[in-house]
Amino acid sequence: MAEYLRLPHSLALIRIRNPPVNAISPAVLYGIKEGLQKAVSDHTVKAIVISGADGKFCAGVDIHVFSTPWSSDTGLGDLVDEMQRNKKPVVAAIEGMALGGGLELALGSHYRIAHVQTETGFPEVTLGILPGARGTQLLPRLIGIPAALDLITSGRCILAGEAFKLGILDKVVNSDPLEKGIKFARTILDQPLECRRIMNKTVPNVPNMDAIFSEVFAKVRKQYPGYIAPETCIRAVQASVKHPYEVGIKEEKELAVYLVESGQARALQYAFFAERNANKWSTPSGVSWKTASVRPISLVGVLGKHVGEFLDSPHLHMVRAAIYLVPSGVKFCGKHIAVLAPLILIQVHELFILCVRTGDGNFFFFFFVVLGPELRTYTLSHSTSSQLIEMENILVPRGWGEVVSTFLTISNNGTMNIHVQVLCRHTVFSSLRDSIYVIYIRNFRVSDLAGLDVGWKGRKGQGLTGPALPPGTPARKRGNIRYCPIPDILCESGRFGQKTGKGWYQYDKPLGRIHKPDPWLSKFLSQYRETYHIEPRVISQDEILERCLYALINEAFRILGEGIAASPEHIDVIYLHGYGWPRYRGGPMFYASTVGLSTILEKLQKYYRQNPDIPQLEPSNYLKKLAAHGNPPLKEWQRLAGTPSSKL
Ligand SMILES: CCC/C=C/C(=O)SCCNC(=O)CCNC(=O)[C@H](O)C(C)(C)COP(=O)([O-])OP(=O)([O-])OC[C@H]1O[C@@H](n2cnc3c(N)ncnc32)[C@H](O)[C@@H]1OP(=O)([O-])[O-]
Repeated sequence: MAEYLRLPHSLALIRIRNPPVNAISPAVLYGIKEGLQKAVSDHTVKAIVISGADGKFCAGVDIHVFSTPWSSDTGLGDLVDEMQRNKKPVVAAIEGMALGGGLELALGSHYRIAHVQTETGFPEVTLGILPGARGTQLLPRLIGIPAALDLITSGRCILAGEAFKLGILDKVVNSDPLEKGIKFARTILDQPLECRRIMNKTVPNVPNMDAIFSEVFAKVRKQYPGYIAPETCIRAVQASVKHPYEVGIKEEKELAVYLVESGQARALQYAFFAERNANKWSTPSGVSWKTASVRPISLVGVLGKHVGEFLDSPHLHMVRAAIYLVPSGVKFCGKHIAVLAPLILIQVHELFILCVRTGDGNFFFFFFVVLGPELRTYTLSHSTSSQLIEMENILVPRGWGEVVSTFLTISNNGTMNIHVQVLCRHTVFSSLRDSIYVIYIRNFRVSDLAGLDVGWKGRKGQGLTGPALPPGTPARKRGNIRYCPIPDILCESGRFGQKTGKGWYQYDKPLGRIHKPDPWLSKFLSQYRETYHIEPRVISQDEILERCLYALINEAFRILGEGIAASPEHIDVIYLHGYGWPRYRGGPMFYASTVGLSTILEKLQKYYRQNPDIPQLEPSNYLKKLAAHGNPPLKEWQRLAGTPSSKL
């Protein structure tokens, strides 16, 4: 809702109140409109101040409403125009944040005064939509095309100081912006408003406008491959240059509706809430992220080549350092490796996952943190490419390390031959229609980076290959289960990956980073097929997608059914942050819900019938239970299939 207050000195105050972040719901919108009408019809009111309760101006439109019919026409844009056209001056007194629709409300105001700590921006693009309540038409008029394009296509939020320099804010204050706003409003009661209406301005002209747009199109295509929102945002901004305001806002609306109704918007908004829900974990004993206290760690073992670069040596390092635990979401300098707090509080040998995202939007290694009094080893991820790292924290039970580290491997084992095919048909792969394939291809790169001999050693230890393998074991079977010996053969040929200059790919030199497909592999595969009498066949794109992905999804259902993961959202967040799953596809569980559970079940049944020696293709009981309900929404899964006893 929004409160209306009559203030002394001919002023009225409209205050948005919708905890926790004063998001714009239908009730809030109605409240602001009603307040505006009251102020207009009260002839004793000469100016209006708009603010947000509890130190937060407004975090934008309530994201929940984008899955309701209201989203196709919120009426927020009309309200923004109504504010601009208002005959009485409107002053936005901004504190905390003015994001998305919140910033659009501020742009609809004639003056904007903000506290120095305020964050402003248009994060819509990260939710798969665009600032569709006049944002794409007003911001370019106010700050020019290059700066507007930057903010709208990146979704980045900026502090008040930068917003002031860009011309978004009129004043930045160190004290209560409401107090300052009220004071200021008293000084502008009779000032003309024409020049304060952004809609009346023309977009500042720059000589090379076409080149600027072409460059930004190329940049976002490279930076956000597969995402439709960034390019659509550019088109909307282009409309502000091409058309007068009244036409531009119509084009903005059409583009906004196209995005709101897209599957990508649904996936990205799902990811937004999934991340927040995943961080709310707690153990059956009541420990949660919130109740965990922060404690320093003094001894850390760091594994990994990238960490090596950071520490000057490519191998294992024991680092004595003061390492401070930080709350989730806090940005911290890459030099301070941080570990999640709760792992200290819970009993020994608990395993956790660190999901790490670099500040520049790249996903980098996440690994497991193992803690125990004897085993003082932490495997940490580290990105050398960024100074800022954000972390997600997810609770997983003891033993999960094994499960997760083999999560992909498990699903890969069943589909290794297919993966190798995909790798050899690199050109085909790059034309495949879905970038989810990327994570499979990335697997080969990651294996090369980690060293193929690592897995080889593990398999030798398990007696799957090497001297412990009983004589007479068929090369492609272990018991009744199909086995793919190709990675072992690669290792036997000295192809350990990047460190030896060849693995799944060939590299410019040992330890080199420049990779390219290796004709050796194709030749080797032909010989391999001949040796084992494998009839070559064309594997369709659909089959590749289904066998790779559905095996993985099947495994995720098994994990859910065993109570190892707390919810489907947890699994998705792990994939988004750990495996580089394309965010606009939501995560494997969300993806499954969009494909349809019965479709996935049928396909798995088909592939399992054809390949009974690949257990990963045998549909899990949990999937079967759920599919019996048709295609229930993801939120209903655990209620319908029953919540297994938690292993957390
Ligand atoms: C025509 C359309 C044009 C306009 C489009 C828009 O405006 S699109 C919108 C453009 N705006 C954005 O994209 C802003 C998105 N939001 C953010 O970036 C951050 O939440 C933050 C910076 C506002 C606060 O960060 P923080 O680390 O301090 O806190 P936190 O992140 O944990 O959130 C606290 C709680 O608030 C909830 N919640 C938050 N925002 C919204 C929302 N808009 N809606 C609903 N809920 C929202 C959040 O789910 C959580 O709820 P929970 O779990 O407690 O039940």
